[in-house]
Amino acid sequence: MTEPGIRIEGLRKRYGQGDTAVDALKDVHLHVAPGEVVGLVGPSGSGKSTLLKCLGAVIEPSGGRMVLGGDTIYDEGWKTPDLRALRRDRIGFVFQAPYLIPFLDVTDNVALLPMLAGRPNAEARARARELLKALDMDHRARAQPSELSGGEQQRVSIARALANRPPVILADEPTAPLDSERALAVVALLNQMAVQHHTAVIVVTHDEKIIPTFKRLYHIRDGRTHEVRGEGQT
Ligand SMILES: Nc1ncnc2c1ncn2[C@@H]1O[C@H](COP(=O)(O)OP(=O)(O)OP(=O)(O)O)[C@@H](O)[C@H]1O
Repeated sequence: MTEPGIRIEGLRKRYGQGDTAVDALKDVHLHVAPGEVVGLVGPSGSGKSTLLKCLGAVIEPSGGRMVLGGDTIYDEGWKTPDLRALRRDRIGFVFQAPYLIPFLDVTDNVALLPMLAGRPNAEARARARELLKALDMDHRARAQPSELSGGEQQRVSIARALANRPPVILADEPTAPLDSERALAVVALLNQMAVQHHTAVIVVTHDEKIIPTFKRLYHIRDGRTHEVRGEGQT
C-alpha cells in the first residue's frame, strides 16, 4: 500500500528543448508524513517554484514520481484524469499574499471551495466556522477581508487551505510580509493544523525568522534536493 502524505522520487522538469532547454529539476527526492511540516529552502533559481508548481499539478513534470495522500498522481505521466479536481480537493495552497476575495466575508471566503466542490452551503459554512474557531478567528467570521490585519488574513487563508480536508498543503513564502511574532504564530498554526488534520505540509521559505523552527528541512540547489536537517540528513 502507498503511504499517505507526500512522496517525491526522482522528479525532473525540463523547460523548453534543444540548445535553450533548462533542466530546472534534475533529481528531486522528498517525503513528508501526515501531520508533519517540512521546510524547503534554496537560492534564487534553484527550482523551488518549479517544484511547487509540479506538486500542485500546475505544470507537468518531465519524469519521476509523485504520490500525494496515498495516490500516485504522477509516474512518468499524470495518473489522475481530473487535475482541476485534484487541485481543488486534494491540495491546500497558502501563498505569500492571502488573496482573499474582497467582496465575500471571512466565513464565505473559507466556505467557497467546499461549495465549489459540491458540498451543500450549510455544511460548507459549518466547516468554515469550525476551522475559524480552531484558528481563533471565529469572532471575525462576518468581517470583510479589508477589516482584518495581515496576520489575521493569513489565518483565514490557512482555514481556506484546510476547507476541503486536503491531505497536503503547499505553502509558498507564507510568512514573508509578517513581523517575527506573527510569522512564528503562522508556523505554529500550520504545525497545529497539520497534527489535528493529519495533513502533510511543505513550506517554501527564505524567511530566516522561521527556518530554525523546522524539525526537518530540505535544501534545493541546482535542481537537486538534500535533506539538511532531520532523519535523512545528507
Ligand atoms: N517557464 C520557464 N521557462 C524556462 N525556464 C524557466 C521557466 N520557469 C523557470 N525557469 C528556470 O528554471 C530554473 C528554476 O526556476 P524556479 O522559478 O523554479 O526557481 P526558484 O528557486 O523558485 O527561484 P526564486 O527563489 O528566484 O523564485 C531557473 O533557471 C529559471 O530561470
